[in-house]
Amino acid sequence: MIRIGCIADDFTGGSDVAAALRRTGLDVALLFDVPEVGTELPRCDAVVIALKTRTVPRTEAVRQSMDALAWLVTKEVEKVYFKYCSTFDSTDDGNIGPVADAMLRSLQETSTVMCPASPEHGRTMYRGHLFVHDQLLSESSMRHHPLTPMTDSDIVAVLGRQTQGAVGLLALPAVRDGVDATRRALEELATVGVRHVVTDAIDDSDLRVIAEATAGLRLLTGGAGLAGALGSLIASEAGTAAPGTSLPDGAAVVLAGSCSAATLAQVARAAEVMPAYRLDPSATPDPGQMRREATNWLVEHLDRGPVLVYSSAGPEDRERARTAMGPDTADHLERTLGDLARTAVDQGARRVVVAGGETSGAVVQALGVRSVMVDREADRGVPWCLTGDGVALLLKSGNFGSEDLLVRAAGGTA
Ligand SMILES: Nc1ncnc2c1ncn2[C@@H]1O[C@H](COP(=O)(O)OP(=O)(O)O)[C@@H](O)[C@H]1O
Ligand SMILES: O=C(O)[C@@H](O)C(=O)COP(=O)(O)O
Repeated sequence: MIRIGCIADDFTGGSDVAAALRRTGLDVALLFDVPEVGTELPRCDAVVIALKTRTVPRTEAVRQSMDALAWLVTKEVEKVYFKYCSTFDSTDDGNIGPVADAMLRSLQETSTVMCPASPEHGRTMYRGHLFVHDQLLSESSMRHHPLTPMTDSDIVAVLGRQTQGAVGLLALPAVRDGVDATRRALEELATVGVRHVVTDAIDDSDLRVIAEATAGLRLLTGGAGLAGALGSLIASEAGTAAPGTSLPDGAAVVLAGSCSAATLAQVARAAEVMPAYRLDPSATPDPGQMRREATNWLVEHLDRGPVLVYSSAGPEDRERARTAMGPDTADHLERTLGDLARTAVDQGARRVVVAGGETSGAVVQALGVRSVMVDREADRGVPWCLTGDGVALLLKSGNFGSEDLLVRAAGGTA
C-alpha cells in the first residue's frame, strides 16, 4: 500500500522531497507527470508526482494538481502531501493557496498545515516569518527572483493574499510544548474556522512534533522538511531498510542550465577537471548551429571520461545572450541541453547529471522518462534517480549542493 502520495510543484522540488522520504528508508517512486489510469508502479511506500505548476497560471496549476490528486486517490494513498518550495515561491495570485484550497475541497477536509520550514536547507519559521539561513526571506536573494520575487517574510500575510480561507499561526511555543499541546492548538484553530495553519519550526524535532500532532489530517503541505518527518514516522512503523544501490557503469555527462550562484561555482569547479563546452548564444546566435556544434563536440568527447556542457552564466552574459539570440534564448538553451542528453544516452552515457529546475524538465522530457526509483543522495536534497533503462539521473536544484557536487556525481563517487 502507498503510504504517502506527494504532489510537487516542480521537478527539482520533486526530487528534493523524494530524497527526504527515501532517506528514511522508504521505497520512493518519482513520476514526471500524472500517469495514465491503470499504470502499474513498482512496489513503493511513497509516490511523488512532480509537476511544473509553480509559475503557470493559477487555473492551470489547480487543474494539473487536481489530476494528480485524483490519480493518487485511485491508489488509495493514506496521506497526501503538497510540496512547494521552502522559500514559499509564489505570487499574490497563487499558486500555493489556490492549489491547497482545491485539494482540501476535493479531499473533503477542513484544514491543513502550511510548513515551508526545511531546517536541512537552512529554511526556518519563527512567529510566522520565514528565514533563509540568517536572513529574513524578504532580505535574501529570493527578493530578486525573476518570476516569484519574495518581498514579504510574513507567510501568514503572504498566504492571506492567495486564499479566501482563514489563515492562522501555530507558533513555536505550542510546538515546543510537545505533541499534545500542538494537537490542542490545532484543534483550537480549527474551532475558530482556520483553514490554513502556518506552522513555526526551527529544527527537525519541531517537524517531528508537527508530523505526530497532525496524524488526523489527510492533507499536509510544505517543504521537504515536514515530508521527511512524516516519512520517518511511517518508516519506523514499517521498519524498512536503508537505501543504496550501485550506480550503472558507462559514460557520464553533466548538463548545466542553472544560473544560480551555487551552480556557477559548481560549474567552475567541474570545468577545471573535465572537458567542458560552453553554450554561448552571443558567440553562436543561430540556435540550430549552436545545437549542431555542441552535439559534434559531445560525440567526440563522450568516451574520454565525464564531460560537461553548460550555459550557466552570470547576469551580464545572460543579457548579452538574449540580445544576440532573442527572447526565446532560455527555451533554445533548455531544448539544446535536452537534445544533448538524448544524444549522450544514445551514445552509451549511463549517468546524466543536470543542474537547474527548468533544465531538468527539458532533459527528462527529451529522454522520455516518465518515472524513476529514488536512490541515495549525492548531497542533501539531490538524489540519484534510476530509470527502468539503466540510466542514473541526478536532477539538482539550482541552489543545492556543495561546490564539488558535479565533479563527484560525474565521477560516480557521489
Ligand atoms: N546563458 C544563458 N542566457 C540566458 N538564459 C540562460 C542561460 N543559461 C541558462 N539560461 C536559462 O536560465 C534558466 C535557468 O533556470 P533553471 O534551469 O530552472 O535553473 P534554477 O533551478 O537555478 O532556477 C533556464 O531557463 C535556462 O535555459
Ligand atoms: O524546497 C526547496 O527549496 C526545493 O525543493 C525547491 O523547490 C527548489 O526549487 P528550484 O530552486 O526552482 O529548483
